[in-house]
This record gives sequence, structure tokens and C-alpha cells, in this order.
Amino acid sequence: MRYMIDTANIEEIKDIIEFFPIEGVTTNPTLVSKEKMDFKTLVTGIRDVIGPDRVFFVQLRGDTAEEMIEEARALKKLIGDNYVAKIPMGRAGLKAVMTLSKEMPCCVTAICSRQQAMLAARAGASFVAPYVNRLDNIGAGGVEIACDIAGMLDHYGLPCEVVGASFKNVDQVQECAMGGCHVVTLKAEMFDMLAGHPLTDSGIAGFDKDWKAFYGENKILDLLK
Ligand SMILES: O=C[C@H](O)COP(=O)(O)O
Repeated sequence: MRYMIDTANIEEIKDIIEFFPIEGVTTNPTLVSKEKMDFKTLVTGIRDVIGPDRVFFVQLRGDTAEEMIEEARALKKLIGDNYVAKIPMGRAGLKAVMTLSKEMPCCVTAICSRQQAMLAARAGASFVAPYVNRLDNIGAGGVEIACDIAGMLDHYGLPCEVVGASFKNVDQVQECAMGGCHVVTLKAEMFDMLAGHPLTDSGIAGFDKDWKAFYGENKILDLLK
């Protein structure tokens, strides 16, 4: 399973990509609006921070397939080949994917059922984004749906990956990993939740104490001089 960060906050992105293995940035209209910035400045700012080797998902806002197609082409021109067109599930979205997927990778988002994902994949989407926590919150089994979708796509050999979205805890992420989800996109605070463990902290503190008992404040390079 690979990781992306789900934010439009440039400072969060800078921080997380420095310390964690992040394949890309996903955004949505809520996250983008939260930054209260000129849209073009924000998008180019994120583009410049993540560079050309990480993917950048920006969600389209058009009401029709034709509007979405125009938006996606303009965004690709601005961002580059690492742009992924994030397209809301629905009739217009599927129609847009059938054209756009010949020009750029597409992610169909707001996926809440297995058949939505299957339709998106058949339309040509490279990614589908099921909303894990939002489904879990209503007792609809978000983790199970995301994992079933991953299994279904792999079973049929479809070139489409699950980007699990909307996570609130480590268990959801881990269960998606065990269930074959290809990617998860997480809020910034989740990365430290995944990386941390009290036994890790106490183990490392023990090494530090034992080292200092003999070598004091010397570091390895001091002792190799
Ligand atoms: O784009 C979709 C978001 O990842 C949804 O996340 P959320 O449920 O935390 O708003």
C-alpha cells in the first residue's frame, strides 16, 4: 500500500513530504476553500512544492462533462503530466472520464458502493476513491467496501487502483492495507499516528540512556574522528 496526503495546506505538505514517503497530494473543494487563497496561486504553490515526481489530484467543479473536460485540460496545462483529474461520481463524471482517461489519469471520487467503483473503472478511471470513514460512520462498512473494491478490480485485471479516502483512525488504515487497498490518502495528523508507538518511544529512550552512560554526549561521528 502506498500513501498520499489529503490536504491543500502548503505548510502541511512541505512538512509531511520531508519526513514520510508520500506519492502524491489529493485535494477536494472543501480542502481548497479552507485555505482562503487565490485558486491559481494555491494550485501552482502546491505544484511547485511537490515537484513533478509526485501526483497531484485536483477535483473538478463543472456541472457537465464538457465543463469538467475543459477544466481538466486547463489544470493539466498548469500542473503538468503529474496532474490527476479528480472527478465526482455520477453520470456527468463518468462521461467526462470516458474522454479524459485517454489524455490523463482520472480518479473518480465520492465512491460509496462497489458498483460505483466498477462503473468508474470500466469508464477508464485509473483510481477510485471510496470514502472509508464517512461510510463507517453510518455503519455501512467503509473498510469492507474499500477492500472489496480493491479485490474486485484486481480480480478482473482492471488497471484501476483504490485510493482509500476519509480515514479517522489507524485501524481503518491497517485494515485497508490488509484488505489489498492500493493507496490511502490521509490527513497530515494521521502520519504521526501511524509512525508512533509507546514501545518504540521507550525502546529508543532506553538506547539513548545506555549509550550516554558510557559514551556521554558523543555521537558516532565524534567517535570515528
Ligand atoms: O476527498 C475526500 C476526503 O478525503 C474526505 O475526507 P473527510 O471525510 O475527512 O472529509
